[in-house]
Amino acid sequence: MIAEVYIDIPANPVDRPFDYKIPDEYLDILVPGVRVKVPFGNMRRLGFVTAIKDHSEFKRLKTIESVEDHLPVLTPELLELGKWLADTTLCPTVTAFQAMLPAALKANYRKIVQVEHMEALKKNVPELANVFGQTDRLNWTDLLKRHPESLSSVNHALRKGYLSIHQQVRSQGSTKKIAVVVPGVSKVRMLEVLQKLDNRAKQQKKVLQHFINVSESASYQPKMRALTQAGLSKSAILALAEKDVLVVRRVEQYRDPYKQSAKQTEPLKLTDEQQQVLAPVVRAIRNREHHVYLCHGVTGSGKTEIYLQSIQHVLALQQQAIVLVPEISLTPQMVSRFKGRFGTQVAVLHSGLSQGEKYDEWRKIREGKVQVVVGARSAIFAPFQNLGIIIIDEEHESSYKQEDMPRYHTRDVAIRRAQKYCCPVVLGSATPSLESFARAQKQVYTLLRLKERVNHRPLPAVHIVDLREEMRQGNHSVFSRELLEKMKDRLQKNEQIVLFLNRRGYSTFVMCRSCGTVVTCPHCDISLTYHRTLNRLKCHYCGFECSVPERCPTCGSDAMRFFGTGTQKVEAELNRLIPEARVIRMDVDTTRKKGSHERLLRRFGEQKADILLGTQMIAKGLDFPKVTLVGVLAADSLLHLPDFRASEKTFQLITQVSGRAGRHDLPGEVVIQSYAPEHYAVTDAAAHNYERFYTQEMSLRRKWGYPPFFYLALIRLSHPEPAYVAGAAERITQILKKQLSGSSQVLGPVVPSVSKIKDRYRYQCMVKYKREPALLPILRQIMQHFQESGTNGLQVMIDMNPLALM
Ligand SMILES: Nc1ncnc2c1ncn2[C@@H]1O[C@H](COP(=O)(O)OP(=O)(O)OP(=O)(O)O)[C@@H](O)[C@H]1O
Ligand SMILES: [Zn+2]
Ligand SMILES: [Zn+2]
Repeated sequence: MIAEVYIDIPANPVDRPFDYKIPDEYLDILVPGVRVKVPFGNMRRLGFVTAIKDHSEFKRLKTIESVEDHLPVLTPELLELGKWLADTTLCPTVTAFQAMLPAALKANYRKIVQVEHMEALKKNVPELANVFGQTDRLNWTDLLKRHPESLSSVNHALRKGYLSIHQQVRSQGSTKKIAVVVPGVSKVRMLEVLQKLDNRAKQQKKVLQHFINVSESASYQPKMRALTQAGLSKSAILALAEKDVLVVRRVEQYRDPYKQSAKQTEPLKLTDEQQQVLAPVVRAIRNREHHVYLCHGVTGSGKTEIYLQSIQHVLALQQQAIVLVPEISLTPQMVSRFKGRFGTQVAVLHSGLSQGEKYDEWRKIREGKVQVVVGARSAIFAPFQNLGIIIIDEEHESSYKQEDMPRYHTRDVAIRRAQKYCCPVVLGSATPSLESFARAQKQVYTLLRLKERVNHRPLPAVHIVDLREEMRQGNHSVFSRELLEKMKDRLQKNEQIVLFLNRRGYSTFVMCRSCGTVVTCPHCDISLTYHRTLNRLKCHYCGFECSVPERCPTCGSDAMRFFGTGTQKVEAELNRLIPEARVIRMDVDTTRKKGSHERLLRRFGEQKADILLGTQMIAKGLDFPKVTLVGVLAADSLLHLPDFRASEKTFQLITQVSGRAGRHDLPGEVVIQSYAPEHYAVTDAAAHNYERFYTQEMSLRRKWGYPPFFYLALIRLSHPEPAYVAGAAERITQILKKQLSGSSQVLGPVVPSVSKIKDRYRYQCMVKYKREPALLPILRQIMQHFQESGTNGLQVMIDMNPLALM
């Protein structure tokens, strides 16, 4: 029998299946979806079996060396999905396969240098023979790290054949084992041993006494760690194990990062509005109908309860559910709402978990031990085989688009999978993306609405403050007088405040006051950001770091000043203006450590602080009863980004942040500070008027020919030589113009707003189209033709439906 295998080298020339012979002993276990180790060229690689057949058109086939999985890591449905992803996003098939698996299953390749002729090596390259010493094989990376000077003699020895190089593959994915201790003999026998023990063996006696006292039930199986923590000696335990009185066993354990059990919750009695939204979804679940619902519900309208109750119907039918939540709203608060309802049936997948933890959660899904997964973007690939619903919360979030290969949008993958399983997709948001809302208007999706907050709680009253006017009045603080006054008022009433500062466009940079020079990265076209904790400047693209220059690199003046407002600066100002306020600052700096995000939120929830000050990461999902005031410090900092979605993002952000106020009994208030208070994104958000914003924004998108009226495809090139990349960009633009139909537009080539990253110059062109069936094949050809290998080659990046245009 023959297996078709995709080799895990993500490159276009090998993006096809290769035939291998299946050894007899593997005939039973080798099925599509398992990973195999195969010889490839002069290497050993891991590959994915995609099909099995009885003959091949090729004559001399190599043989599969080993099979890595007992249970296929990819189900037939996921194999098919992977090929579809590769086709539609223009990436190598194996890249798509890998994207669907936890990182722990990525193969680990090690290069080994093997001595073939020790005698010859000793005679001709003695210094190298010394490096090897007693062994005849060394790890390539170790060798070069410890003896960098030996590279040329290694090359020489390789050419002469004294040495050879091998690839070693190790597929990872270790399970975690822990040591537990159980009695090896009966209680009576333990008592006998206890009496016979030498009096000096105090520690052993103590251990035995413990087991005699506690081991009433047969299931007593304490962890070694727990015993030693309780003061028992490990060497004493091991000594008793030596005598077979105790047995130390290693048992497999799932790492469970959310083991603190959530409080069990019962389904709430739905409001009339909630019931009307839930009913059609439940009908689709029962009738096994594929359908996409867009649930547009204002903040605090109880969307999550609807998700929970639809899942309950899915579980009753022995089916499974995927719930996607943006990474930043995947807080313990969010997770516990699902765990509280469905307990151990829930697996959680997000980037905060270690590789091992993620792998364990994934295995629970693969092995059918859980029925619900709650996770960020990549959880859409959860290997369930009987899906009953896919829910995408905050569907407008840009983090649902993956920016690396495969450049997919989670919504598209969700719809593709749901079509296969004939099940509904529910997209939920208080601020749907224009794309989704437009599809709902055209009845491609079904619109479901929640116009009111639960229990008729009012949406918060919103005040817009004109920052230009504040300036004119001589107030140069980041706080307007109105916001400051309201903050003081809340502090007096013992209520809580959330302050939001947009990080994008508001990081701190260093500028010369005399000539206006901004300190930029020498490798990238971007200004360096000042980090106060390190007192250094840093590039957010390539990681370049330097100290703050004392003199201007252009004019030599010493008037170098910091500009912009970071969260640290706002915190300092808060301390000055309201010294009695207790502030929690949440930004990339304070949440770097694992678990710190949760810790800070918990402290705020326990009212150990009055003010939560943060960036994007506090905009969503938070539900704290005591929060009655939300301040948006600079609402329009996003408006000026060179991005046609700038208004949409501004509207979404203001709406979401405002939604954190007054979600419970106490009414909420919002203060929005802005330099463009008359902009419709600001005024419509303040008026809670999504439809008006939608209409206005759609008319502009139509006028300029942007999505959702047109589709976009972005082609971006980079190369160390500016002239070279410009030439290639020009040729590609010409090819596209010639080959595409007249109804499409080819824009460019242009230099993007960030013109250089890591010493590579960038160029891009864009295709705007409505219907262009030939586009994907043409782009694939361009990619194959222009993409060069190596670090100095031309890189071609293609993004169908790009979100980031910079
Ligand atoms: N039927 C109900 N009866 C009583 N309380 C409810 C009901 N449904 C939801 N709630 C409560 O109302 C609050 C808001 O609900 P939820 O967080 O689900 O809203 P949401 O629409 O997801 O909000 P957002 O989009 O702002 O995150 C929660 O505290 C929730 O427990
Ligand atoms: Zn840089
Ligand atoms: Zn200067």
